[in-house]
Amino acid sequence: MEDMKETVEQSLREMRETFASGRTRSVKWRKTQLRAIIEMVKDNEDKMCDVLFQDLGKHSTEAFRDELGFVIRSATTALDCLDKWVVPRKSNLPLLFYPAKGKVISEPYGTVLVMSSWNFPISLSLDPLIGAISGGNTVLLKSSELSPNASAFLAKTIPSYLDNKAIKVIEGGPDVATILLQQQWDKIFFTGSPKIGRIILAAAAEHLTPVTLELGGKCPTIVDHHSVSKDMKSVVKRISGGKWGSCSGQACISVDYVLVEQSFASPLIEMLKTTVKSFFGDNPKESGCLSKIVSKKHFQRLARLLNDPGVKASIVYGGSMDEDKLFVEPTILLDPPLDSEIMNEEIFGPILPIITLRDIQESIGFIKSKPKPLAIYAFTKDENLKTRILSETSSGSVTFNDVMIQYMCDALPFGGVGESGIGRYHGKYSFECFSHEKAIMEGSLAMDLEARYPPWNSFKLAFIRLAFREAYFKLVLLMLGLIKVRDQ
Ligand SMILES: NC(=O)c1ccc[n+]([C@@H]2O[C@H](COP(=O)([O-])OP(=O)(O)OC[C@H]3O[C@@H](n4cnc5c(N)ncnc54)[C@H](O)[C@@H]3O)[C@@H](O)[C@H]2O)c1
Repeated sequence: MEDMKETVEQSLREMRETFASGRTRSVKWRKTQLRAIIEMVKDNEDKMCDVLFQDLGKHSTEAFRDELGFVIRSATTALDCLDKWVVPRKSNLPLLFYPAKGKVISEPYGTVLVMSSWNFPISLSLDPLIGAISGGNTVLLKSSELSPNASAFLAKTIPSYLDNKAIKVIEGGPDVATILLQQQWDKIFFTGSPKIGRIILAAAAEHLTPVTLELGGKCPTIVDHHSVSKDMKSVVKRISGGKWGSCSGQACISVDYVLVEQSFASPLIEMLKTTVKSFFGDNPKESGCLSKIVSKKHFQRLARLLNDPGVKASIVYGGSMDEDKLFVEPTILLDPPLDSEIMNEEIFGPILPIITLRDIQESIGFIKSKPKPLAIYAFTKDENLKTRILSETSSGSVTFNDVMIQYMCDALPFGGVGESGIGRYHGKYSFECFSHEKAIMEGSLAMDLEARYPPWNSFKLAFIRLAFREAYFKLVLLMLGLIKVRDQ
């Protein structure tokens, strides 16, 4: 680990020198790096799909949708919009400040640390990198130890495409992360669990480093069957896609559990079973379309959640597991105990609890009784229910009548609130995430107001009172002696 410490310190020195040289601030440099990311993904599509298959058993179509294609799109958007993003924004200052002028310029933070997660090891590494580069920063990326093939691929390939004096990759687990967190960074961007998020925040506090924490949590899905009964086939397909179609539910925005009225639970479960069969056939293990569980540790975690006697008794579909193949069958639970671990921890796997309520309006109270989720999904056409969800609950995002799609839409900010995270990124929000918005005020020496300066008197106090209210006409009258000081 002494060697690693030296490597980290040496990398940091080099990145700081590069940043100080000013090279990464130029739009030309940023664009060259963004083009290189696109080229790297396009040149290495097969290799990337291979590593994603080795680490997670991801089908190449799923890998392209969730990772490669997503990254190409994100880098292309940044490339297309960068000229617009970097333009200083003029601020219209109130007359009070005349003749000063104001603007906001986005300046890079400097040298930033990005720590990524294993479930989307390519996109969750490259997408923040795109933001950091767009902002003009130098970056050190720590990939996740739990996706070792993707991590090794990134460590080997990134230096041959990108400016390796400005962008570096370090592989490793918690011990390496600890060394990294002992250093001073200008910004830390972390994707991972709320538990480790707390460690990151505590380490960042040491140097007052700004952080973005992209965390997880339990994303509830409300099914208001009364208002969407005609579209139930699409509803069930979307829920199934959101639970089993993206890394086997090992996704921060995956459907964690469903809330539905008691009377509709059985039909919903029957439709879910049919949909699972239509997605993965009679033998999902051999379908090639379901990712595996990332590691033995995570497999055992899921096994523990499922083996709780109360939870086991609630299985209405699936439940089989194969530790050698790290396979967990798509599984549906009906009303597992609400105090069980599975209903209080992020599931992060292909298990779907269905929680029944007497009235779907109770879903609001249910969600409010839990930490703020990263996403809330609600299948409903009831405008009253929609309004209640928006105004009475808090979450990173709310998506009506769909799931997970909000992640792909880079016109919307992506991030959590409370337990599900701090900050947001994607599209222009990524540029902002990695830029400090610096306020610029261009003052003028052409005139000077004595009321700003001591010695203080009642006239100056009256002047300041009017100035705060922007009561310009009265200010003129005051200066002309046409209104009395005490009348203010
Ligand atoms: N919001 C998002 O965009 C998003 C995306 C993917 C995953 N997630 C969340 O990430 C979690 C799963 O990912 P994970 O298992 O990689 O998370 P994790 O928190 O266990 O690990 C994340 C990173 O922290 C590092 N780490 C682990 N222990 C550490 C320690 N003691 N000190 C310092 N660093 C340490 C790891 O090396 C890894 O790089 C879930 O909660 C999921 O919801 C969020």
